[in-house]
Amino acid sequence: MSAKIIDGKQLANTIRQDIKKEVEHLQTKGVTPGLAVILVGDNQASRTYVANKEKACKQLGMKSVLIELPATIDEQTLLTKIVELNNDASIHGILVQLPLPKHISEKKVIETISPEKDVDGFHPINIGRMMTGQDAFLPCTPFGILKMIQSTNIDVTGKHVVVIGRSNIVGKPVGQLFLNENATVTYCHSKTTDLASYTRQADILICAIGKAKFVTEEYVKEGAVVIDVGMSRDENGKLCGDVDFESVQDKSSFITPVPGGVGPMTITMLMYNTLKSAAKEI
Ligand SMILES: Nc1nc(=O)c2c([nH]1)NC[C@@H]1CN(c3ccc(C(=O)N[C@@H](CCC(=O)O)C(=O)O)cc3)C=[N+]21
Repeated sequence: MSAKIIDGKQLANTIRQDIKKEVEHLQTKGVTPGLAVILVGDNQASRTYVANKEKACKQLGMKSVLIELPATIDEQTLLTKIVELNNDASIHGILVQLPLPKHISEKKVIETISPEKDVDGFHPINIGRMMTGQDAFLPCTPFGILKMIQSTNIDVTGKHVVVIGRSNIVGKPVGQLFLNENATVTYCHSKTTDLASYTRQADILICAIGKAKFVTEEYVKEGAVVIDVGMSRDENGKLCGDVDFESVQDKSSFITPVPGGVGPMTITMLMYNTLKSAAKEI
């Protein structure tokens, strides 16, 4: 079997058209959704993501504010800046780009962002709301992955979803999200013994490991859906994911590419969350 590619870029564009219409509707009511992005320090990868977010905001008619702070900034100054944005009525979403320099507590930063403006869905209040099935800001990458699966028309109910990776921003919440959709979820990670024995049982395999081309065809069941959350560089410096695309492509039914897969969907769901936050005003 040769896999169908889930084109994240194309799906992102389709969803963005709907978001754009909603933004225009809000504007007729006098509300322009506003997203503030805080970038601490200088890092090329972070810069690319931030530039993509700014571009998406412009494209959708949202206000975007970029706050660049030096890596040497003290924690208190950053927290004060966040509180300022919490109190700024023109800002509906606040994103502090992670990771942060070591002298700054990510926990304190995340917990200072108002849960009502936490468009990343990283605040414990939003995580708790998601876990208990309440209305919440869903974390953008897991949310984007769910949208990608839904775009294939596969019913997730009763399917075995295997997640490799247990980070707070992808692995853990993506499993929870699929559990909420009535999937059976297995978490694997770096300490899992005999990883392939689990991943070969997956109807949907979500790879959020952070190791270039780690997942080869031996890890995949014939006909599985394979989602690649990785963002690495291969031996030639080319952008690649956690999945060895060439090896896995013929065994899976659907597969996501890198680039052009999960990445553009992450940004789109961030836009969606910002819109949702702004829509609460009317
Ligand atoms: N508070 C916070 N929220 C985040 O959402 C967050 C973060 N911190 N820190 C870093 C990660 C990473 N991330 C990406 C988003 C889009 C692409 C993306 O659009 N990638 C493009 C290509 C990028 C390229 O060409 O380099 C693609 O896959 O096609 C990638 C990575 C958001 N993150």
